[in-house]
Amino acid sequence: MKKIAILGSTGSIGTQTLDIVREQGDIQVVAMAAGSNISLLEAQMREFRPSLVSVWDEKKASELRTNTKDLGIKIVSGMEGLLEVSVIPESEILVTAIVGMLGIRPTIAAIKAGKKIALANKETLVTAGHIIIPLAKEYKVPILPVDSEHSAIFQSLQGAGDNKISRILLTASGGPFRGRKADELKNIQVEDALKHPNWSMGRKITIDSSTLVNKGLEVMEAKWLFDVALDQIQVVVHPQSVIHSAVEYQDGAVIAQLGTPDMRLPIQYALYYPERRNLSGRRLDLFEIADLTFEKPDTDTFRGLALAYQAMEKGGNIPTVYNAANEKAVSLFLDRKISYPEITELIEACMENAEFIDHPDVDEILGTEAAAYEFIEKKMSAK
Ligand SMILES: NC(=O)C1=CN([C@@H]2O[C@H](COP(=O)(O)OP(=O)(O)OC[C@H]3O[C@@H](n4cnc5c(N)ncnc54)[C@H](OP(=O)(O)O)[C@@H]3O)[C@@H](O)[C@H]2O)C=CC1
Ligand SMILES: CC(=O)[C@@H](O)[C@H](O)COP(=O)(O)O
Ligand SMILES: [Mn+2]
Repeated sequence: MKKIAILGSTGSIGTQTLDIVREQGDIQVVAMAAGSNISLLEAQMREFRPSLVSVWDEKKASELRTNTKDLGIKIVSGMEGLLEVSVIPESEILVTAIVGMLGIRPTIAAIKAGKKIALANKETLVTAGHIIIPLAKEYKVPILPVDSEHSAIFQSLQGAGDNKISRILLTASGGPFRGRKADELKNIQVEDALKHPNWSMGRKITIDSSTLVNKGLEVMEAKWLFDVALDQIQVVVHPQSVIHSAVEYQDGAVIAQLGTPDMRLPIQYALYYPERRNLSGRRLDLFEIADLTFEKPDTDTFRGLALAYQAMEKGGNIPTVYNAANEKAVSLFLDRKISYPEITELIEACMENAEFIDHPDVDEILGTEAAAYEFIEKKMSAK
């Protein structure tokens, strides 16, 4: 029996991880953590019987304790709860499927406790890659990518031996507004931006895909995971999302991974790596797809990607500023407090106003996040 813990069990990646657990039948979920959806969490507890559960808010945790008294499962809360789930001695793998920089401390704790990391939570690598990657090497802990593009790259690297990567071809759907110009983005509503052309995902990442911030985050994630320079990563807009990404080797060979838009495959690959297992579901039908097309990203319109490159070039804590500003701005947009173009405007303003810190430690990363939030809040109250 493989034993895993899941951060974010009630979300898109979390529930699909549990689909794999159901389908394969030889994984035991020993711990799970969620934010506030205690009714789904209770159903998951009854089905999977973990020994430890964490809920962010203590009031909700207390309600869940009352509702699940009959199960005798330990329920904890807050950051301490997330950390306890991350290092639970029984687990071998931690699936990081929570959203945002909140994942930094639990991921670090899990690495120090020797857990393999099945990493969906890209914001952690974007902001703390310079801490996480060396730490994982020090503790000899693999970071197994779950993000579809990075899983595709990882799969395309298998068996490559000493062949060096020449380039990574990182595919992007282009989002629901591909082909539009800036003046056509002014009146975008939340519902419009939540309609991803190919993937069904959580709300935050769906908005990120629409602004191309997701691709910016993924370029940074690829840089950390595969130890390549920025100019070795080419973003290729591929609206069909069939080629999940590719690696070009020094001899010019391009190896790619293709498939239907189904996150269960990269999740399963991370959980069982290097083994490949059967997986139910629709298979790729190339005759049905017929056309695979490719375009350059429009970074003049979708400033989210251009700003990501600026953040990476500046380095230090600026990728954290980029990410934190985006997290805050997306949440304001989802709450209908700012317009769609203001998401990237706020990211840019935060980057221009940030105090630069080279090699930030965890406290400085979290301090940078707090400063970006404060800057945006001030801007909002001056509106
Ligand atoms: N969805 C996808 O297909 C993909 C996602 N990713 C990445 O994976 C991560 C998860 O995305 P996704 O599954 O879409 O997101 P969702 O919004 O669907 O799920 C987020 C999960 O995190 C939990 N959560 C939120 N806040 C807290 C908190 N304070 N403490 C503990 N748990 C919390 C939520 O709990 P609750 O619902 O109970 O509040 C939920 O279980 C993101 O980093 C995303 O970028 C990467 C590639 C693809
Ligand atoms: C499924 C997945 O990995 C998402 O990150 C997806 O890639 C979003 O698609 P785009 O950002 O390319 O629109
Ligand atoms: Mn992705």
